Amino acid sequence: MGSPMAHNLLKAGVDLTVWNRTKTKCDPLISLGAKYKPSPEEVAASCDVTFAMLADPQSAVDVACGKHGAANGIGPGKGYVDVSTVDGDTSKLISAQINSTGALFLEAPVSGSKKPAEDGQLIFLTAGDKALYETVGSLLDIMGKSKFYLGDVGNGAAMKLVVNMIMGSMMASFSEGLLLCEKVGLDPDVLVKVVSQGAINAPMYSTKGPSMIQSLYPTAFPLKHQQKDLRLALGLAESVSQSTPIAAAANELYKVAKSHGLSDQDFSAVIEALKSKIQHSENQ
Ligand SMILES: NC(=O)C1=CN([C@@H]2O[C@H](COP(=O)(O)OP(=O)(O)OC[C@H]3O[C@@H](n4cnc5c(N)ncnc54)[C@H](OP(=O)(O)O)[C@@H]3O)[C@@H](O)[C@H]2O)C=CC1
Ligand SMILES: O=CCCC(=O)O
Repeated sequence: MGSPMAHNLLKAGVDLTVWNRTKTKCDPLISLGAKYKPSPEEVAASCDVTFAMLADPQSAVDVACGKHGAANGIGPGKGYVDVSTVDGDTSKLISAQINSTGALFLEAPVSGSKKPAEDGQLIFLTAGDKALYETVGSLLDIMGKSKFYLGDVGNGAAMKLVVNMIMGSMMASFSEGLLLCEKVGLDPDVLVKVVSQGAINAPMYSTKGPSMIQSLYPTAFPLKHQQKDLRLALGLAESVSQSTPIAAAANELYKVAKSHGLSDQDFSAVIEALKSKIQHSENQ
């Protein structure tokens, strides 16, 4: 996600400096004109605004607050925008560390996957320092089609987790439908067409359905991240004693899929967890 977002900033003429743990992934951006610094600390020290797009809470904290993390290089007059999907507590921890240096913090997780990231069509769910939201508005507009400002740090993270909780359950339910269709002798390709014309139409069904029917899961949103988001959403629900049995059941399916080596496949590979071969081995 970070690469296509950075690519769009470069294309728009933004003066860009990049860092990634695996440096080779920066090379295409460097060849297009991005500068490179060897640590998050040095990126933050040399830029007015630093964007972070990391895998999960642990990596987001490491890159912001760890040794050679961004907080060591940032300070007054600068801003840190974390666009990773994390939980509110993680975001608050990072915010406190960044704010303690005199810099501003904005959480801005995104809705939309690889293609919207490439097309500059993401949806930003932001919260935190309003002044930074206003400063980076034009950059968010380059990478996205809309942006929401939701108030205090934690609200953007919570909104993102609720959205992805719904999405994870939808995909699990769609998977059940595709397999049931096939089992009763109906053509699942026709199901995809029927669904696409009715009230439950969602772009992800028509985009991912045809490849799911062929047991192909080209990665846009890695399954391990969908399971991470369900896990974090269940924690959010528990924190307010909200019952979420559908999401809890879906989470179990993603865990089964992960245990069968599907972590780096697209999250639509959750359908494999419902196939009888896997179910059989789980029951042994
Ligand atoms: N893919 C999607 O459709 C969407 C993803 N998201 C969210 O965006 C974030 C990134 O997703 P995505 O790009 O798909 O994920 P990837 O797994 O492709 O990328 C994860 C990034 O995090 C880095 N990273 C992982 N662990 C560490 C660590 N310990 N220290 C430093 N860097 C680390 C990776 O570095 P390296 O290259 O070295 O491995 C890589 O740059 C996640 O939070 C995800 O939930 C949000 C919306 C859509
Ligand atoms: O976090 C990933 C979201 C993927 C999407 O919105 O299509």
